[in-house]
Amino acid sequence: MSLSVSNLTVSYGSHVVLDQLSIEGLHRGSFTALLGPNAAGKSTLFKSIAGLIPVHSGDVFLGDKNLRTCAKKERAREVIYLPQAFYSSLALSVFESVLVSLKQNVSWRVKSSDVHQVAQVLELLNIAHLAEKNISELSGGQKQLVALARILVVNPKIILLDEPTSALDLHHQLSILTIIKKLTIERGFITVAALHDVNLAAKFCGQIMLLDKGEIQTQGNASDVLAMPLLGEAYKVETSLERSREGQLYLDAKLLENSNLAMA
Ligand SMILES: Nc1ncnc2c1ncn2[C@@H]1O[C@H](COP(=O)(O)OP(=O)(O)OP(=O)(O)O)[C@@H](O)[C@H]1O
Repeated sequence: MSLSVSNLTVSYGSHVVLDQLSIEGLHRGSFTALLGPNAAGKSTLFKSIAGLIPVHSGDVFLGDKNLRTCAKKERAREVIYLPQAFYSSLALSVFESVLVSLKQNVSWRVKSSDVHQVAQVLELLNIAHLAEKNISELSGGQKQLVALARILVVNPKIILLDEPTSALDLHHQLSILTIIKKLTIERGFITVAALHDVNLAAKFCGQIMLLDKGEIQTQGNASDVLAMPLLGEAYKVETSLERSREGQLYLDAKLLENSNLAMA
């Protein structure tokens, strides 16, 4: 079973953000990085796949099921989107927040197996010690881990992560991406993460997609994409490919001469 997108067009008013965008089959157990400059449309693509914003045309398939036409509740169980900003009632405890996520779109009755599942995911992410804290008491990085726990507890087929490491320190960036990769393989998720760190993307994701100018410019093996001039062109930087002593490829980048330093 794989996720594919065909000819997806999405606009905000007259501003066309995704223009007949297509994605080739992303298989279960695959961890793909979505790269692209600021405002390229990464969040818009995720929200369209998750059915959270209206789409002008195009289709999103999970196997032979068209997610665009299936029931809202069913789609919500198949696809989960982790937005950049944390959204959960600040009055809830960490445990309650994850439990609420688990019970969304299913029967409201809380069973002992639900409680066990929540405890398990908190332990998996090393945040069990925060279980009784209120969300309002957490740091930005802790909130990001809780947001991830809220997704993992649902056990969906497709996980769309919008900059899941943006609030995390170096240790937690590496540990969270390691956990996501491991669970993706073990549980057969189709995981896509929008990342700004190209080298983290290459380190953890087998596949990279580059979104620019409303389309997926390239989709392929991480080391192949890293070597493409397209990447530097999209980010308007000069790139050079290096290899670490461990044999890991990494991209070095510098601004082009006469670069415009303002945000586009
Ligand atoms: N609700 C909205 N209404 C109008 N325009 C929007 C809306 N959301 C996003 N946009 C515009 O759509 C474009 C793509 O935004 P999007 O957030 O999808 O980009 P992104 O690639 O995720 O950006 P970043 O890397 O900066 O988070 C931007 O020009 C943005 O201003």
